[in-house]
Amino acid sequence: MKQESSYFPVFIDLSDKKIVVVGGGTIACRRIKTLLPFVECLTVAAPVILPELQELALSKRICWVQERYRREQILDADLVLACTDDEQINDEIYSVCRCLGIMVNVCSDRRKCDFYFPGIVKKEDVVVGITANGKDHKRAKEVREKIEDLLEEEQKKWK
Ligand SMILES: C[C@@]1(CC(=O)O)c2cc3[nH]c(cc4nc(cc5[nH]c(cc(n2)[C@H]1CCC(=O)O)[C@@](C)(CC(=O)O)[C@@H]5CCC(=O)O)C(CC(=O)O)=C4CCC(=O)O)c(CCC(=O)O)c3CC(=O)O
Ligand SMILES: NC(=O)C1=CN([C@@H]2O[C@H](COP(=O)(O)OP(=O)(O)OC[C@H]3O[C@@H](n4cnc5c(N)ncnc54)[C@H](O)[C@@H]3O)[C@@H](O)[C@H]2O)C=CC1
Repeated sequence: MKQESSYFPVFIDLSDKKIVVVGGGTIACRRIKTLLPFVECLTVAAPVILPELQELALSKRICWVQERYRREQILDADLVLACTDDEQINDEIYSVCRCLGIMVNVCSDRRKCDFYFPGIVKKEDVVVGITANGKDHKRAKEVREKIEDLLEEEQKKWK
């Protein structure tokens, strides 16, 4: 982040974008589950992934590249999430993406995020994305939970 201004929310068509998530642990899994309703296809590159992700790979909801990070995995990506627990690897992914103009989010370092991963509430066609501008993920979560309840009530009036 270069200045103190807030990040602007955009709603992007991800259906034909190539998204690569490097790493298949807790953070990757949470973010993949958030992304799935919005994407056709998503690639996960990691030697080991959580059982929940293995199931998604078996049902072909995600494509699992079962190997450690290599730059070839991300060269043609539109969007990359660096979610490994190896900070050096996450940094390397960040550098490659910046070099190639690929939008990147590094989960271990808020300074290395072209975009923050938002909390999301989706009820039918209404989608709300929440950020605390990279400063407070706990507050983002609290607000997401409140909006979730609010929209659930609203939704009852939509029928
Ligand atoms: C800045 C940001 C950058 C980015 O995009 O990666 C970032 C960074 C970091 N988060 C960390 C930790 C955790 N983050 C969560 C959860 C969420 N984190 C999310 C977003 C963001 N996290 C980005 C913007 C934040 C903003 O808007 O201000 C959400 C909104 C979206 C999502 O990740 O799905 C989601 C809640 C949404 C929801 O529930 O809907 C939990 C789990 C929990 O809270 O239950 C933990 C473990 C806490 C624990 O277990 O103690 C750490 C490690 C250091 C630390 O622990 O502080 C860093 C690194 C750092 O801060 O440098
Ligand atoms: N932004 C956020 O919300 C949060 C970020 N963090 C940060 O995120 C990192 C990851 O956290 P978790 O998902 O909980 O870790 P985890 O240990 O559950 O998962 C790490 C994953 O990275 C993979 N991995 C390791 N080296 C790799 C390589 N060279 N190539 C490909 N994949 C590789 C592993 O196979 C595993 O799937 C933490 O180290 C921490 O810095 C932690 C909590 C929340």
